[in-house]
Amino acid sequence: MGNILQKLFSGFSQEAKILLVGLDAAGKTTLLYKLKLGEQVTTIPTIGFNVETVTYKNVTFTMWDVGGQDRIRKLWRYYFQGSNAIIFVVDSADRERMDEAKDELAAMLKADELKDAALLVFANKQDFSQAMSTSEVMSKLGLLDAANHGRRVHCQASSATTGMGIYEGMEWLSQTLKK
Ligand SMILES: Nc1nc2c(ncn2[C@@H]2O[C@H](COP(=O)(O)OP(=O)(O)OP(=O)(O)O)[C@@H](O)[C@H]2O)c(=O)[nH]1
Ligand SMILES: [Mg+2]
Repeated sequence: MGNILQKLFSGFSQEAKILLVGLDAAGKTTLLYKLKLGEQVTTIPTIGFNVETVTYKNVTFTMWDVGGQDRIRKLWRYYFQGSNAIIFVVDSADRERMDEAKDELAAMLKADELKDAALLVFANKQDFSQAMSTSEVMSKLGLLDAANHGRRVHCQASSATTGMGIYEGMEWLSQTLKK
């Protein structure tokens, strides 16, 4: 009986731990607070982390936004354990650092703790005219490779400042994690 009730209940609400990472200045903190507060906040580079819960379509996401500066990226791994999904944010206008983003992502995806985690990539800063398209970002980050290895992967065009694409990304995440 308890089991049935539990199953019924989990059909209505669910919790997920989300790891929000990416290179410095990609827009992680801006995205987190756009989701949480519905407004654009002024950010400073994150040293350490921010954590917020956001409920979307009956899924309560606990989102860990970890600083992306080079010298503190080695701390990401302390947040891996128990993550149901990774949100990897890239600055789509920063062509010079796509290789660096690719390497950081590839290194992270090797971690055993993240082997079942879904991967949502926000191809962020689409409001810049020079921003790369999602298909370009996907190929530059080697996302087809990750998908070919059986990972649930999705790339969503976004602008964390205007809010464009953010809910579409969360929609994919909530549908994917409910399965
Ligand atoms: N034009 C534009 N600017 C953005 C967008 N997203 C973030 N920014 C700006 O980019 C800068 C860095 O954003 P943050 O959210 O602090 O970046 P972060 O990824 O949290 O950086 P770290 O904390 O250092 O890892 C800020 O000036 C933001 O306003 C976007 O979609 N478009
Ligand atoms: Mg930040």
